[in-house]
Amino acid sequence: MEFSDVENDIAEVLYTEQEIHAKIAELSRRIEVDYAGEKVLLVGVLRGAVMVMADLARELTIPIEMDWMAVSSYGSGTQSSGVVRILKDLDTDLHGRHVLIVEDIIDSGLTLSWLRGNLESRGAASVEICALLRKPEAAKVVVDVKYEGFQIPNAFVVGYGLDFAEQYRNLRGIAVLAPHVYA
Ligand SMILES: O=P(O)(O)OC[C@H]1O[C@H](OP(=O)(O)OP(=O)(O)O)[C@H](O)[C@@H]1O
Ligand SMILES: Nc1nc2[nH]cnc2c(=O)[nH]1
Ligand SMILES: [Mg+2]
Repeated sequence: MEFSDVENDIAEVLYTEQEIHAKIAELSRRIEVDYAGEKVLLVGVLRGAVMVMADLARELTIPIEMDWMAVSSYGSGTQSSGVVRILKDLDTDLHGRHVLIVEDIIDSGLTLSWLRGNLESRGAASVEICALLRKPEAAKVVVDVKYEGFQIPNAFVVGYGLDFAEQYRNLRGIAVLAPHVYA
């Protein structure tokens, strides 16, 4: 899908595919230094983080493992319910592991603050967060993010894994959705 196919639904393109890949390369270089000599476990948060995970994992030049969790607090709407549900748990024992949670976006922060606590309680040696996007103005809880891509305004965005009612995840860039789509 190209942006031209959904042009009417898009208010503004925030980041192109090239800008996203440059940012992921930048974050990868920092992660490689910080985890040198360790085998980090990347934990991707389904479904939004699929694209970030795929690109980050392939950009990294250190040994990694990948596992996935599915949690949801949004349903099909644009407001977090605040209630985080585990839809699919990890298959990996976290005891003594260095865990790096990979996320597409931190909005209210409710998903990640809950998830970090949950993973820490499983005996991980460390739990850090890599999130491509963060909306500082939308924060309901403060989340300490070690690897942050871009800070964005408080608008609903889609693309590069991010959906609205399961649409637009396959856009290559990240865009602000026009209000008429969800009005
Ligand atoms: O900081 P928060 O306000 O908690 O919002 C961030 C979360 O919301 C979205 O996931 P969602 O629950 O919509 O599911 P999805 O990843 O399957 O799209 C997004 O992918 C983050 O995981
Ligand atoms: N698609 C999408 N999902 C979100 N989940 C939390 N914030 C957002 C957002 O801005 N866009
Ligand atoms: Mg998500």
